Amino acid sequence: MLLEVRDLVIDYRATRGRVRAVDGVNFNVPAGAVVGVVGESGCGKTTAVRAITRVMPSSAVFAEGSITLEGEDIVQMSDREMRKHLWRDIAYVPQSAMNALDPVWRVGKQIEEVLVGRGGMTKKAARARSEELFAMVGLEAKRLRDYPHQFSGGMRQRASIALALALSPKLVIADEPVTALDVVIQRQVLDTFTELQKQLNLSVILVTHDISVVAYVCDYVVVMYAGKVVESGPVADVLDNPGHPYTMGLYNAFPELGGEDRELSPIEGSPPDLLNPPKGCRFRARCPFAIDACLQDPPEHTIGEGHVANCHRAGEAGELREIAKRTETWVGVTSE
Ligand SMILES: Nc1ncnc2c1ncn2[C@@H]1O[C@H](COP(=O)(O)OP(=O)(O)OP(=O)(O)O)[C@@H](O)[C@H]1O
Repeated sequence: MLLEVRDLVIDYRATRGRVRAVDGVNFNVPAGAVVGVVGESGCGKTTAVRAITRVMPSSAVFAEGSITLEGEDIVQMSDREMRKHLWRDIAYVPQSAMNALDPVWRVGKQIEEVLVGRGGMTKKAARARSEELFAMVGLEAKRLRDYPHQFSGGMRQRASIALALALSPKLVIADEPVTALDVVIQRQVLDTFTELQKQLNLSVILVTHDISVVAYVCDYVVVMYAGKVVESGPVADVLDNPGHPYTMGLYNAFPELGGEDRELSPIEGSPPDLLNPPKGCRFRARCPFAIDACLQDPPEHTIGEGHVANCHRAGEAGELREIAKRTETWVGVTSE
């Protein structure tokens, strides 16, 4: 296993109090696999995956757990040790390409800086490598002289992927890499990314709120809700046989990328405030299948090989799935 996240708990010290953004999260990233982390905004996805880079806001506190990269615990590393791994072993593509690229520098210069400063390359070698990286992501070498604002959104995202790949990392963490793009461009960028992933045998963690992106590119999926993992497993099994009503709801809420039209139904309401999360199942208030037992913490239920869901009713998932497909199931549910 390339990366193992175990019982990870991360708090933010906020003026309102301590916000537990990640609450006991577990997942694995096998070498060469693409793992999707999916959930609505505010569910703790970014916090959980940023923790792997240890580049966190100063208010963030690692409260518990471990993140093991090839046997070494990232949480316990000194800043100096951690710096050795960034870019070389782990690279991060942030939510907006504008966060990866500095607007005042030519794009090529920014890539060269990583290659020379972090990778110890000569300027000449860095220039050749930058051209190679641009070719890999489908950009012309002459565009290395451009500034980020001269690029379209899709090109900027390609450039930030090139930047992440500069020092041939083993693991790329891409946070909502295509969210700001229109659907056609989304597919093109995802196709390039997937080709590179296969060609370079990269391990990827892809964060998204859009389960159709997960269906399109991922091998495994981790579904997060209100700081916790509610379901995880191989993508095909989780999407064909979801065991948690939240996964069923997310699937109904997004159109398939390039797939056939089907009726969409949003999950009403929004995730709870993590300053004071509800007891028991955190999805209870928005769940059409909630029962009294849901006031207690949900048990882990095995649905298939490597596929688990944390839900009191996961044993009845087969019947619930059929009911969940009807749009009226999701209307007027919110109870809090
Ligand atoms: N710097 C911070 N200080 C305090 N609270 C924070 C901070 N960053 C995030 N949070 C809180 O932590 C929780 C999880 O946020 P996080 O950004 O990890 O979620 P997310 O699922 O990635 O959402 P998004 O897609 O909007 O980034 C939220 O309740 C958020 O308000």
